[in-house]
Amino acid sequence: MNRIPSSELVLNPDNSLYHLNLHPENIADTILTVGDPERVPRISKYFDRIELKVSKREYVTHTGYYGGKRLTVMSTGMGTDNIEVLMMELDALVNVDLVNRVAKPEQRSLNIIRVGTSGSLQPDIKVGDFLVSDYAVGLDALMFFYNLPNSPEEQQVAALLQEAAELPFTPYVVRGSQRLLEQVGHDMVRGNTLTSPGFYAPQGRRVRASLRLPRLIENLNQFRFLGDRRLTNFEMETAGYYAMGRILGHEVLSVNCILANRIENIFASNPDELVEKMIPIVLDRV
Ligand SMILES: O=P(O)(O)O[C@H]1O[C@H](CO)[C@@H](O)[C@H]1O
Ligand SMILES: O=c1cc[nH]c(=O)[nH]1
Repeated sequence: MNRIPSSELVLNPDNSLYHLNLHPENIADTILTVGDPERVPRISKYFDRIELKVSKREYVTHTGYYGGKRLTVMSTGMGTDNIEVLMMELDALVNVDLVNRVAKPEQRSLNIIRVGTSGSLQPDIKVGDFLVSDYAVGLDALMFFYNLPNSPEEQQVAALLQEAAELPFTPYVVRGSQRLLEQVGHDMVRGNTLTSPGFYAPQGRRVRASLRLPRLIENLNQFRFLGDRRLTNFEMETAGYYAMGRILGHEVLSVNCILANRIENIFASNPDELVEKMIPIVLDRV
């Protein structure tokens, strides 16, 4: 079996993973992820017992028990570049023999649920709604570096969207875990999420800099695919999760608390309160 060099999979002097600072025994099979490091204690405060707290850079990890079930909650910071590091290192924790530096013969699959925030692209999806992402569309460049297995439908949607939204690149389209979607999001708004490589121009926001794609929001709002499916919301990580989950063999779902309505030009005045309502709902279902 091929030995993975120490320059490719980097460990700290205590043999923890380079960025996450974690050992294999530190994580549960079900992991809730959040962007904001301050959201980690807002979730783990519901745990009956916390067995581990570790942090490095934007990666803050708490592992503990909720209703008898072992759970990990981790922060990632913003953007799919952070999700690539997270997913590769989580996968290494469960699927690489870190002592002998070889892939384990049996692959383990994690359940990873993003508990995030998002901006709606449709007038009927309101601030305060909870939305689960069925398909995700990546507007970032991460998948130019991996071989993402795509269905013919996903490839077709990517090509149609490139044309309809006048994008100077081909986006990637990838579906999330249907099992987790039913388990966690059965009564939430079912949406299709755009993952942008930024909060401002890549989500059509204009402050001082002029936009290269001034019709972005209008084009995305009107796009229909695979029957009458719509694009519903903007955020900055989901497509990276879904793509890396598919590549590495993990189940991934993105749950979004809607904080903005970009068609009605509204942003929540109480974002923390809205997110707070979503946390126990997700915890009870994972
Ligand atoms: O609230 P989180 O989980 O960070 O998610 C959203 O909020 C951030 C932008 O404000 C981006 O990370 C976006 O994806
Ligand atoms: O509009 C929004 C709100 C939250 N997060 C985003 O990325 N965009």
